Amino acid sequence: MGRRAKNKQGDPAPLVESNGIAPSAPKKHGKRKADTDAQSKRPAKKLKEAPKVKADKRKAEEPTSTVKAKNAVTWDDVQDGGSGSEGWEGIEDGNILRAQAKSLFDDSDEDEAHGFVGDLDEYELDESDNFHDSTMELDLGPDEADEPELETSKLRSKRSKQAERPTKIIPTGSDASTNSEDSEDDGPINMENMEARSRALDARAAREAELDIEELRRAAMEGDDDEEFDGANDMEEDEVAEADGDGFVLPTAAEREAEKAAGGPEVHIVQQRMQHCVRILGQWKKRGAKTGRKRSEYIDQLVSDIASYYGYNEFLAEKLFQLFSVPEAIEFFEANEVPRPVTIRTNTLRTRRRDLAQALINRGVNLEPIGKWTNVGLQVFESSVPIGATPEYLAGQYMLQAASSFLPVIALSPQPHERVLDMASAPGGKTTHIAALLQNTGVVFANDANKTRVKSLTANVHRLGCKNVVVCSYDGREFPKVMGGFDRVLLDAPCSGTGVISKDASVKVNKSERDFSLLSHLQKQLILCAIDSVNPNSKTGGYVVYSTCSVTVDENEAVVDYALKKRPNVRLVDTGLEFGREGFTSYRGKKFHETVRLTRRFYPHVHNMDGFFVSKFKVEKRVKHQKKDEEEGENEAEVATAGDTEDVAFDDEADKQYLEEGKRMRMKAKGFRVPPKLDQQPAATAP
Ligand SMILES: C[S@@+](CC[C@H](N)C(=O)[O-])C[C@H]1O[C@@H](n2cnc3c(N)ncnc32)[C@H](O)[C@@H]1O
Repeated sequence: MGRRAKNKQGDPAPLVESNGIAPSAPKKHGKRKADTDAQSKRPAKKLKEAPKVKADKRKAEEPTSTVKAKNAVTWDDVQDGGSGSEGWEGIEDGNILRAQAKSLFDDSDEDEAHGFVGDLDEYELDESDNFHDSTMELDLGPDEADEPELETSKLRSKRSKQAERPTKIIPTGSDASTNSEDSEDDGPINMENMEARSRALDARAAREAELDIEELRRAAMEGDDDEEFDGANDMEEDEVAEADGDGFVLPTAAEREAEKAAGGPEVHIVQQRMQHCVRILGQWKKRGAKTGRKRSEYIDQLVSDIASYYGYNEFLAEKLFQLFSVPEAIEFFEANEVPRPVTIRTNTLRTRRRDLAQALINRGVNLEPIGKWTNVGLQVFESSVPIGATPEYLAGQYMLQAASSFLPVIALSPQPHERVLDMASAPGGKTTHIAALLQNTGVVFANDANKTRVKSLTANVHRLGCKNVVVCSYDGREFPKVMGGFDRVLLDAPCSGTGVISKDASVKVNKSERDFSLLSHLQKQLILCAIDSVNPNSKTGGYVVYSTCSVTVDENEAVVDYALKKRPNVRLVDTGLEFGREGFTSYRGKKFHETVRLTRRFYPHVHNMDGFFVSKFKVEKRVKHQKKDEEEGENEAEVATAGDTEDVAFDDEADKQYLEEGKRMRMKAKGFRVPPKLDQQPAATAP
């Protein structure tokens, strides 16, 4: 259990009782909150000059009320920014939104957003471990008492901004339209320009946040990381020493082990040490040599402290830490402690977003369109009714779905009358989205290897009125033998779920090196089958979208790069997504094909959505490309390191073990008695 858990508060008071009935009597038709209250509920615009909150910023910023809705507002009001002096009243409960977010997802189809490893291993979640309840937040600044006011604010200016970020899902800088920005100078705020203003502020905040992070990242990568802590740079050395805490001595590896064996230090010590390490690492060029220690020692200590502070196993803490610069890593870990916004997708087979929004507003749901990048998404800020049990939900007018999981379907862009395969589809968030984009024409084969999950897939397909879906349950690796010739294939692959840690904290502790190795292997097998299931002669399509809700390179760029090497007839194309970071083209000594930059990464701390990865391939005829690719293969060999080659080659013996294990699981699912698990044998060597 993480250090943070030691400081946990009690569970937040639920918005609705477990029987689904609201505790107070806010049953009157929906109202938006009065302006003042709305500020605490609506997206918090990032104000750089806003006073920094030292203690639990999240708690301070969270709304403190149950909902009392009075007069109905209309969707037009919402689109105009949802202003008005009437609305929500009577703020009482400090954790309402977080509690609601949890309860909203608990009773519905939210598990579609999770990575799943089902066929590989059975993971156990210890329900008693609640890593979400944390009352302390890492403060990268020094203690106020030790600092002159000016220096304090300078040092703080670069610390984790998660709590200051807009609570809206963030269209990033690249998504921000110049129009909406211009609108800011168009005179006084009124109902007509409110939404544009609001969007412009969000976009600007997002851009600033992204630029900050980019800046830090670049600085760290160039080794010019002293820039990160400009406040500290202005200080004299002895002042820095003072700010760091006189007499701080970095423990040796042996001391660290001894400390762990003794149960670990108190949380405030861990916190101070993290601050110290982050600061020193941020000034390494200037101060590193004077510490008399190696940079790697500071990194080791920081990773170990991150693991204990946020409750990760050290292996995963390190793996995730390596994806970012030091300050950005802290942002990422912080973001995983905060729930993502509750979002729903309008089922356009049953209703229009405007009508759905109006119906839900009338029930007391406070919502808004997610952003310009989707015309079917709604973000729910609060509700007096359980979002997973409204009449509209039961009538299939919407799907409770994480915003990030819209992205692969947008990238897939299925066209009416096409034949589409959703290779790993349960519980059907994306399948039903595809069916809607096909307007119930063509056909979607919704496959999933897990029969239990297929039940919820089938239920969702029925509830949402999808008439063009055929549900099936094969191991994806059996395609295209089972069936091929698809215009488009979506492979939303089983993954480790490192992008959805805020929803499933068990990921923090239940993933080992072996899991990543097994998953990467399975993903590589599945992606080849997905590619081979596409009809390269498709007149309208010929595409594969590969996505995961994980942020690790092994499960993303490495898989995509593997597919490029193994299937010369495919190439990566633009995903068509307006935002998201470029995929890595090199990572820790490995080089990937340069087109891997066309893939897109999404992060909780940057985009305020689950961590996600999306890539899109165009599949062409094999023969046509074989010659060309043989030539290209030689070029690739030039950029590929020895490590690459090692990574992508399958070891037949290892394959045998994975296939046996898959077979064993399938037999078990069919009710046969099966021999003991093969994973009791020595761990498979990485391919
Ligand atoms: C990330 S989830 C899919 C979520 C789904 N696309 C949605 O949007 O609702 C991954 C799915 O892969 C399935 N799966 C695992 N191994 C598989 C395999 N070998 N073949 C097909 N599906 C598999 C799991 O049962 C799980 O439902």
